[in-house]
Amino acid sequence: MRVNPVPATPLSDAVREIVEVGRFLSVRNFVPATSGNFSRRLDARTAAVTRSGVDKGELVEADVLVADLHAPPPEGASAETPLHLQLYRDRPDAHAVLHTHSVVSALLSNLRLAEGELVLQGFELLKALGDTRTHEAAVSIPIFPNDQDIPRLASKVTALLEQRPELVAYLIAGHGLYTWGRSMAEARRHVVALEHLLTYELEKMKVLR
Ligand SMILES: CSC[C@@H](O)[C@@H](O)C(=O)COP(=O)(O)O
Ligand SMILES: [Zn+2]
Repeated sequence: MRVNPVPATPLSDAVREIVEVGRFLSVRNFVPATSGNFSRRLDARTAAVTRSGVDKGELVEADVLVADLHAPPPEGASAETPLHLQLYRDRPDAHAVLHTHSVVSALLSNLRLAEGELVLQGFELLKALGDTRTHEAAVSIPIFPNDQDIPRLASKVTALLEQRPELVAYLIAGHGLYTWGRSMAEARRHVVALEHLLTYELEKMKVLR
């Protein structure tokens, strides 16, 4: 069987997309302080990833580093680079990965950690996620306990992704959201849609309490 090669993206395009998405997410308060990190696949073996410890709303070209998907992260790259590289290895159709730290993602993931996942259902905005076609779909967002050992967390995520090809995102409790897409535009759409969907869930909890 013929396998389609992964199309290559020039580094300059990846840098522009990463800088732009950083500004977009920062003005919406999704990446406070120096939180969050972003990446863009370049080809089958490499991805561009943000530098660690910088304000993601003020990224410049030098804050984007090139990582080999099968090697240790480059010096200075995001502390969470293993979570990005793992996604590109596990999901050949993932071309962009976005990690955000919004209030609602940190709070709701803490409140619902014991359930291990959030199941989103009944909302029209679900159709902004992946190939979801109806508000009646049940979209699961797994919740992992937070862990400062990022390679250990990455191996837990890999184990789950292997069994759950339909996933488009996961939460880390008290920490934030990871989502990805077949393009930067799709990954960004997922962040925005999920922010609203998580807010609906949090508001529902208040009303039903
Ligand atoms: C500023 S606290 C957030 C960090 O600990 C981390 O979770 C994060 O999202 C950003 O880390 P970074 O190494 O800058 O990519
Ligand atoms: Zn983080």
